[in-house]
Amino acid sequence: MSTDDYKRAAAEAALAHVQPGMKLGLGTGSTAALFVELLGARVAEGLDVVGVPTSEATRELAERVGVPLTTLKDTPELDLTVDGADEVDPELRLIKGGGAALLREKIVAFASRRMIVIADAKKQVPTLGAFPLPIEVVPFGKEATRRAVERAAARLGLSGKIEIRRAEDECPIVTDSGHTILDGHFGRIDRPEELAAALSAIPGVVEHGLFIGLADLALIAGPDGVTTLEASPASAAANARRFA
Ligand SMILES: O=C[C@H](O)[C@H](O)[C@H](O)COP(=O)(O)O
Repeated sequence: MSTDDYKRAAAEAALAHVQPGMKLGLGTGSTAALFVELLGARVAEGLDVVGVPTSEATRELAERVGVPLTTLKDTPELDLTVDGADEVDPELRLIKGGGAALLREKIVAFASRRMIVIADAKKQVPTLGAFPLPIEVVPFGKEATRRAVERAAARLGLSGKIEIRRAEDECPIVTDSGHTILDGHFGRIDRPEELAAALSAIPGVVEHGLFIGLADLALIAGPDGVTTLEASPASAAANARRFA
């Protein structure tokens, strides 16, 4: 089976968690796109759900395949978000943002009672950081912000280039919310919570791609089938407290 087959298997497994009437967060990326397509087929068969897309690309896809959409303005609390990831560690901490959608993805995941991550087995890692960490920053002062990120990372013993993500024409890419992306090539992030706090404290950093304490379940598809990883009871309880 190919990587795409595994992505599809994970997306299919996530469909089993979708109940009629649910308000869904719809993730971004190639794996989440397969979920949205499969969901569209179920909607065509009569499944009644509504979704909030995490990017313009997902909005366009959802419209094309017929998934009814809403917004966080009209539907500020969601039942379930299904999204992909660039890396998943054993504690269900994630790196996301390879497709530059991390800001809306995190807002939507945070507004959801549950988040299910769908991925092929290559995304499963013992320690986060081999995938460059996306950091969304305001374009104003981006070089100063980049240097501040570099210094914050160095204080945590992290080295490696921090680069402005550029398109093929060499211009900085622009996210759906009009921001710039920095990619931190740290190699290994041993203390993601500390890095997350340090990044969040830097003016100009809008959001970072460390998703900690958000995922409740990961459905990881590989040669042995789909494996289900669950968040620790403590993490699940912290997630639930968001709505208490
Ligand atoms: O910004 C993009 C997202 O975080 C994606 O969910 C992530 O990059 C995984 O994408 P894919 O399923 O294409 O590997």
